[in-house]
Amino acid sequence: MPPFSSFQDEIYLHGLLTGEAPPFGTDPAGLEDAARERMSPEAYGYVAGGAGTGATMRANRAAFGRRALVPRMLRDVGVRDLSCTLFGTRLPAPLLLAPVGVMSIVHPDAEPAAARAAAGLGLPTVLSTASSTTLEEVAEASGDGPRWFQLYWPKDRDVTVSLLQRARAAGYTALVVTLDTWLLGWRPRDLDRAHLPFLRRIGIANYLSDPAFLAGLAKPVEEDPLAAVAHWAGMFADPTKTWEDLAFLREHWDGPIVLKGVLHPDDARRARDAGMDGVVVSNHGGRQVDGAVAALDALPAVAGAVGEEITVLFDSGVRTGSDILKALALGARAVLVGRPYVHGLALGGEAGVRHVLRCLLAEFDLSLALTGHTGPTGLDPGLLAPPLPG
Ligand SMILES: Cc1cc2nc3c(=O)[nH]c(=O)nc-3n(C[C@H](O)[C@H](O)[C@H](O)COP(=O)(O)O)c2cc1C
Ligand SMILES: O=C(O)C(=O)c1ccccc1
Repeated sequence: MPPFSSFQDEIYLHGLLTGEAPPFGTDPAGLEDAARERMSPEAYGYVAGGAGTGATMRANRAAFGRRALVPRMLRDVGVRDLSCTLFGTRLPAPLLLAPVGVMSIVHPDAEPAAARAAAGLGLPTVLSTASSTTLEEVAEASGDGPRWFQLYWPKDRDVTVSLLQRARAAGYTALVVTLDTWLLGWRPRDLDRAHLPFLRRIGIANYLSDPAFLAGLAKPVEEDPLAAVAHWAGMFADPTKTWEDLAFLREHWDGPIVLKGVLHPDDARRARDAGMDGVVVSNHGGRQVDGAVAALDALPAVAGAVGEEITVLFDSGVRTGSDILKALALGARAVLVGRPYVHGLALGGEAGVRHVLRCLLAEFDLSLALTGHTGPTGLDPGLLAPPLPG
């Protein structure tokens, strides 16, 4: 397992000793600005965009801003161990790549590059159903690296079962089922540019390579590509699903199942009661419901309700190592990041993603040490000052 406590040395001391700056910037906002210049306006709009007025996206960041760490002194933090265990697997740090579809719009190396960067650090990739490359190609790119599969649960049972079988066969161990995107949110940036990548067949590679999906087409894709997209749009998701339907997934997936997009403690209890193994407290990075609660504000109640029984993960708004610390202190066992690594991908492919992940880990390591902690386990809200109003 890579010794993550050496990240500080690698990134900062190397630069300070040699006078060489890191290959990319280390400030997340600066990285986003630089990435923006490398992306088409449509791609940047798609990645950066939030639902509606962007209120929830801003709330996600504001919720981190309202919480403050209270460092503790003289606690021997000379040796740190960032590792954690999720579903029986030891991971080098409590950090995962959130599922992000259609990555080829930001860089031709797309999901395989991100998966290689994550695997090189031993961090799990959560691959989106809507990836621009097939799940088998991404599995190959991640080699021995841990990988989970995110399911956009299709209407069609045969396609669902086929995707699950393929994911299992390709070595994905956990299933992340996204519950907050049966319908795509109201996203003015995409609407105004009439830009949705999947309508240009980007992000549907897993369907176009799926025998059960192809069996539902009247004509081969090459003969009628628009019909293939229309068929995809019609079966992509099923907003009639209810808690009872989860039994179907439990039956067809024998590994851990995690529900992504849970924000209410009662929904977390229902997940537990349905035999699910975990939840991701998430509002999809503010991309779905404008005005939805900030994910960080929803975390303590969910962790309080089920955190002892199932695994509580978190995403939406994590930008720095100290953000990771705050989410763990509020009850998350690990966090996922979305947009930050997409910015890295846009800037430098695999190397850019690796850079972003290493910066997050280095700053997380420093934040742990400087607040008086040697690892991610056992952190609690005592690490935080009472939340500031507003
Ligand atoms: C461009 C983009 C595409 C996304 N695609 C998916 C997806 O295919 N499946 C999914 O469950 N979540 C998807 N998400 C949501 C992320 O998994 C994650 O919840 C979100 O990005 C976290 O917020 P953050 O970007 O502030 O870190 C996407 C997010 C972005 C920015
Ligand atoms: O854009 C998204 O947030 C997202 O989750 C998605 C949905 C469908 C296809 C690709 C990405």
